[in-house]
Amino acid sequence: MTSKGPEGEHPSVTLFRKYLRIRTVQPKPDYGAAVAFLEERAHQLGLSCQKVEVAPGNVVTVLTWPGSNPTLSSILLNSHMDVVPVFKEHWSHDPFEAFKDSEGYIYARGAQDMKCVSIQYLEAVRRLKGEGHHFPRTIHMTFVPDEEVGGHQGMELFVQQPEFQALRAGFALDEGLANPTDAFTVFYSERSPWWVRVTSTGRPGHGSRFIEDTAAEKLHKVVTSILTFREKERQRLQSNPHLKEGAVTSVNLTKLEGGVAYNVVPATMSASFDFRVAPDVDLKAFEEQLQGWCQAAGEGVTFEFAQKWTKPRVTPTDDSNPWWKAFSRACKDMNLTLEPEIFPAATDSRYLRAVGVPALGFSPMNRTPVLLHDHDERLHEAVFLRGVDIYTRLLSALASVPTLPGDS
Ligand SMILES: CSCC[C@H](NC=O)C(=O)O
Ligand SMILES: [Zn+2]
Ligand SMILES: [Zn+2]
Repeated sequence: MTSKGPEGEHPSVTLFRKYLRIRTVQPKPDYGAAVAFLEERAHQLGLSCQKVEVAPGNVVTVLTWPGSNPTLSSILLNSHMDVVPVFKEHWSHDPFEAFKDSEGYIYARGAQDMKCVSIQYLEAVRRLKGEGHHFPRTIHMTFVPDEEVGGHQGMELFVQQPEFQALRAGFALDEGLANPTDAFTVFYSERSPWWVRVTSTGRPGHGSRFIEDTAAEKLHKVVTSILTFREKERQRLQSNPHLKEGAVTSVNLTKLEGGVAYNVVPATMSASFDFRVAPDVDLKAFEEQLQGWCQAAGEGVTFEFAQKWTKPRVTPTDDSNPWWKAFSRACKDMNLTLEPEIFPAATDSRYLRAVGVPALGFSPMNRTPVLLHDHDERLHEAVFLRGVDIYTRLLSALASVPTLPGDS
């Protein structure tokens, strides 16, 4: 047991709160301060620390605990450093103060997403190292920038670098979501983000006239087709208790643009949609469907992508996957109930899975409402500390997985 700090706070909690106070908030994250914090941790833990600048100002920090058998592939523990913006006026406490209330709830942007996990990895490694363990497999902790805006200047580039190849990752853990029940959710796949902008062009003219073939009426048709599809998917989810959110395709109309004046019929209007395509969907057929909706609306209706993920992957959750076997076995030994699901949004796991690294999304927060990206994002210190215990057991199991066919 680690001794408590001056105010009776567990030092892991103190460290967590320190990390939460670093303003790595989009769109101008202070990555410099976060990287300095991580370098200091590496120094304290006696771990090597590598910095890879994948894009100007965007550094991936890798802390490494070498295993005893360098021929084995490694365990990669990933977390992102950035957090999403806040609406300060809606918070009960300053989101960058990491205020802890009398019950033990820590309020901060990043408390769930996902600075908790970063510190839990570090503290689990600290504990295992302190207890004198030495596992066969190397453990790498990667701390990446840019996830909250898509990872295009972060993990997407990092997986293409020689420094990533040199890690020889055999398996990865990355973020998941809180679970309000006693169970823990674990994510084995993700939906593919498709951000689609539909542009409709038509005849302009005076707002008092019945103009034929306007941009607006054709856009309306596409919007109706897509929102009808949305309703179908919503019903499919609602009517089948076995389906979880990530198993169906969602879409939201998130932007409408166009027009200059009340009395001018515009020649162009556009609608933007955030699709999250379920991993079992035939993406070619789905794109043809989009094309079909646009064509059916009339001439001059086109679409373009702002995001288009086309490599959905599924990490097997049966005993054919030795990593799943070790992960689920360790959870069983701790009496944890797991709920395997498809992540409804996008995380950096998709880049890892796409280059062949099986990954599970797991943020050990049960009995906790899902508050990521929300006002008053918070986590109870006891849940946080239990997470450190959980990772301690998980890492022992994963870093001890015996030689696999892929290892050499
Ligand atoms: C499609 S890139 C954006 C990634 C973002 N990830 C976390 O919220 C998301 O909206 O899912
Ligand atoms: Zn996240
Ligand atoms: Zn997020």
